[in-house]
Amino acid sequence: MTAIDEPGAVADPSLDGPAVGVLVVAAGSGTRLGAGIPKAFVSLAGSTVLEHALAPVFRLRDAVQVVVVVPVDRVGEAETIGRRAAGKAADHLHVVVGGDTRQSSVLAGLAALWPGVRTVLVHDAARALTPTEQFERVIDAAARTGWGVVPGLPVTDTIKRVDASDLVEETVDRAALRAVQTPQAFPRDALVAAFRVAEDRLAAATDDAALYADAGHPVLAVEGSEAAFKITTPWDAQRAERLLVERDRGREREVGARPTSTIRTGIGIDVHAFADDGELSLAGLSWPGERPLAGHSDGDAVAHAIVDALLSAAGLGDIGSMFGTDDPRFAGASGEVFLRAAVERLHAAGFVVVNVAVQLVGNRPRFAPRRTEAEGVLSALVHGPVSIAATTTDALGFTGRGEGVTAIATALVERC
Ligand SMILES: Nc1ccn([C@@H]2O[C@H](COP(=O)(O)OP(=O)(O)OP(=O)(O)O)[C@@H](O)[C@H]2O)c(=O)n1
Ligand SMILES: C[C@](O)(CO)[C@H](O)COP(=O)(O)O
Repeated sequence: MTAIDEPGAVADPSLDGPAVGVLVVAAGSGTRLGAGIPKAFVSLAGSTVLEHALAPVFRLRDAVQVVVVVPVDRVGEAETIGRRAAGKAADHLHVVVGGDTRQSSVLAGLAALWPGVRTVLVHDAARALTPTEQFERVIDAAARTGWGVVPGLPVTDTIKRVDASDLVEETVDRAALRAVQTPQAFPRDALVAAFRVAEDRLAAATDDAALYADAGHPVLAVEGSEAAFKITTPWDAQRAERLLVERDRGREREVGARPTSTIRTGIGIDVHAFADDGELSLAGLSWPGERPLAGHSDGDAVAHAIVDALLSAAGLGDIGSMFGTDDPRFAGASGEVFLRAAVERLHAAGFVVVNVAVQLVGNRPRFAPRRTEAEGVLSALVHGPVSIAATTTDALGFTGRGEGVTAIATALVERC
């Protein structure tokens, strides 16, 4: 039995509920974006991709049921994001867990539709800048024709068909081609039936309309929009961020508000207790003769605080979500390993480091004599200036009793 044979996971609160349901599939991992977290949860211009994707859905003329499909470990976060985007329409929003493929995620979404829904729109969260007008256009065309509807754009490049050795066979007439986007609209029952096909056919379909057309139903192409491009690579994310910032600036000019910045600030704190054996690693340096810090890794509180500050600034989670706090691969790993990986991830997400400032709190080691050395090492690792201040707490608290150290870091990053 497939997911769509099962009874709807969500009860229809009223038979007069919305006739249109919008599935927003957001359960992909975003491998090609390389941000290290699922693409829908990456931050663009201060909000997640998912929040940007949901905003136009909740601006639709008529009420719709909205089903958001997310990875299993993101349900709570998606509910928070969804409620924020939905405002007063929050009771029309459902978050469900997706699958390993886009098709299985669509199936999970279909299973959560209210019985009253007659027309279903399937939309990629990755097409986060799709305007509300595109949704309206697709809904109107589906209502007018009763057909499947896909938005698409004429193809602007010359298209060649090549053989298995990349030898050009022919130039394809592009006048009849459309680069197809989402949301795609379908009569609900016919779409559900169209998804009841063999696994290999399901896996081969790159959009929902392909399955729907295979089942013998007509599909109409309507006008798409440039803004509905799919955020797939870091370059796409940068383009989306730029467009969002420009859009916000336009709105701010209209209302006379301050412009949105591409600069982001982040904070990170790390605390480690002193251990008895070994050598101290701190701020990217080895400190022979000083008591080491305890930890699953090398206990470099300064490096770890910087990692958290960088990831928090870029909206990429934190050191625990990136590396796992007890992953055996990182047992004893140096702070440098974490810093290099975090900076790589930052760059992949289109950010550069503007600067990092660290406050170290502890009695030992005496930091001032090696401050310049540590700042040099850490600045090279993060590709931006790092400054470190050190202080004690006048014998107060655990650092004052000499039991360990605390490091607090702030980071400024810029999306470029
Ligand atoms: N198992 C999956 C795979 C994809 N999607 C969604 O389908 C849309 C289109 O997929 P794509 O942009 O290719 O996303 P990813 O699969 O996340 O990207 P990649 O192939 O780079 O990993 C996205 O909104 C994505 O979240 C999904 O819900 N469940
Ligand atoms: C559904 C879709 O957005 C239509 O263009 C697209 O096919 C999904 O993206 P993918 O890269 O093929 O997963």
